[in-house]
Amino acid sequence: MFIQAITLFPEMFESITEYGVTGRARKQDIWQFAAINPRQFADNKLGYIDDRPFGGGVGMVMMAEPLFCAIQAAKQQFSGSLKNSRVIYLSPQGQSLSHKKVLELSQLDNLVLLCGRYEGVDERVLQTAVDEEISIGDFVVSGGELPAMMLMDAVLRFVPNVLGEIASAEQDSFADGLLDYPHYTRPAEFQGMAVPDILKSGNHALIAEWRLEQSLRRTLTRRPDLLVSRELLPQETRLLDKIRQESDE
Ligand SMILES: Nc1nonc1C(=O)NC1CCNCC1
Repeated sequence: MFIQAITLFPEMFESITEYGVTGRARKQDIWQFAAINPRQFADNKLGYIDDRPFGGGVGMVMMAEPLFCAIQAAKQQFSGSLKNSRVIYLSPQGQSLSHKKVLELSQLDNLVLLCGRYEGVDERVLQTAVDEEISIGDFVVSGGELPAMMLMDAVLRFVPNVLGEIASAEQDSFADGLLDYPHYTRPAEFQGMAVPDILKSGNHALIAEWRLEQSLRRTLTRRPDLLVSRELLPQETRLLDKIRQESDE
């Protein structure tokens, strides 16, 4: 997968291109990255890429031309199938990023991430050069770079060989529509708190059932909305009934 970020701050992306599992996978050429700074396409000597908003109001707006040229430049770098590509603008006005969308994006050959700053970007860029807008949450941050990196990290976990053992991505919470179960490691006792005995039993079937029950319990308690549209397996229905009976007692 070839990911390109259109950003005024290319260096920010070193946190995902140079470190952790994503950095290692990039260095192994399992995925590729390039940053394009729209300032290089500014048509003025001072490199202005923002201007005051028509209609007045606070702040500045990123101008259409430099961003449009940067997106065109990114498209000229595409590898693989041009059809299997997407230009995404990170913004609170976008569709909320979900596990389903992450899986969809992980199948692409080319991904261009437009990172806005200031109050936003000229709407005509979105109308002519952006395929979709995606939000990482109902809040506002200073720039689109951190949202872009969150999207990249989530997507790259499902690109083959990035994690080294794709199974851990498929076992992530949300991969099966439930919140994650509790995790423990050594020591067996910490500040008087012991690790649940079942996890030391070596009985993998019972451990799997305990973990599923914990995931269901956490999901029911913290995010019951996730259970509304989720098809339940017979074992999950049985465990949920058990959990609900316990809370009714
Ligand atoms: N939430 C968000 N999900 O994606 N991007 C988000 C965001 O807050 N972007 C900022 C909006 C104001 N201008 C600077 C960028």
